[in-house]
Amino acid sequence: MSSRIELSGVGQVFQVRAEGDKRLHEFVALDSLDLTVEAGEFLTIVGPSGCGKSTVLDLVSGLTRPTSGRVVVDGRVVTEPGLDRGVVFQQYTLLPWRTAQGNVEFALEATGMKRRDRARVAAEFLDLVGLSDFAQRYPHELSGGMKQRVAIARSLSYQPEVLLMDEPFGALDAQTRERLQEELVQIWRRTGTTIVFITHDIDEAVYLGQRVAVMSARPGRIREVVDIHLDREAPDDVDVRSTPEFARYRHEIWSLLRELNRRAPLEEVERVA
Ligand SMILES: Nc1ncnc2c1ncn2[C@@H]1O[C@H](COP(=O)(O)OP(=O)(O)OP(=O)(O)O)[C@@H](O)[C@H]1O
Repeated sequence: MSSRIELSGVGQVFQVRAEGDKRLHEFVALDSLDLTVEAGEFLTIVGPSGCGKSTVLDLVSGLTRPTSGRVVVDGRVVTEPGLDRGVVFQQYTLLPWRTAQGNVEFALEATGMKRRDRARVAAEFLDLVGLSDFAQRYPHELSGGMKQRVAIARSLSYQPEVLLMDEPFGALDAQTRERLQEELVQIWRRTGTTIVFITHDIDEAVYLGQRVAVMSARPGRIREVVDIHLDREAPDDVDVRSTPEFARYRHEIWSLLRELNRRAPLEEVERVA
């Protein structure tokens, strides 16, 4: 199951207080942002710090509403969060008093699924992320990578049409991160879910995305969308990340980001924010 996502002319303005000034000022986080994600597509988003990546994800998830423009998922304007859209954040958001199995079941309770079915479906999705043997462990008994696997299983368990991921692997060590990236591609192939994935890591963006959207800051807009054509069916022993094509994509996106960072120095973005 998958859905098309369309953001058209999206603007997001926040009211912020500048340093030493009690009055509220308007801060334009996004301005006339247009982006389409096709049903079943895996799109990654990169951009300078503070350019509005999380804001875009919040709008698609329905956690916030845009100041202007429209966010449409599967032909319907997004007005609130819904079970058609799952979200995975960087920080592990598991309930500490529930086991891995219990955490996945908790998400299924919201769907009204019967208790016995919840147990079966939770077990299926823990299996999908390779955690069958850890189903009865509590979050504090799991590694960071395992906790993120539970979070992914939980978000996939109610079979959302769209999976929104905000730097989900940002807190993990490099090896665990690569392994989860590979697993996520497999899961995406199996489920066909539309995935929007935010990252600061250019390699991660190129490895995962069929397209990489590069955002500019102040105001946040889509600067360019780069199509990625990598051999995703390559055998296990082929290191896709070391191929010349991969290096070319990495360099293309690196150059775009470098140019954007030159234009909007980080200190300026953060001072105004
Ligand atoms: N609720 C809010 N109120 C005021 N300003 C906000 C709010 N949410 C976000 N902002 C500002 O909007 C801008 C975009 O924030 P956002 O978190 O979307 O950026 P980002 O690209 O995800 O950042 P990072 O890469 O550093 O995680 C930032 O300048 C931020 O300070």
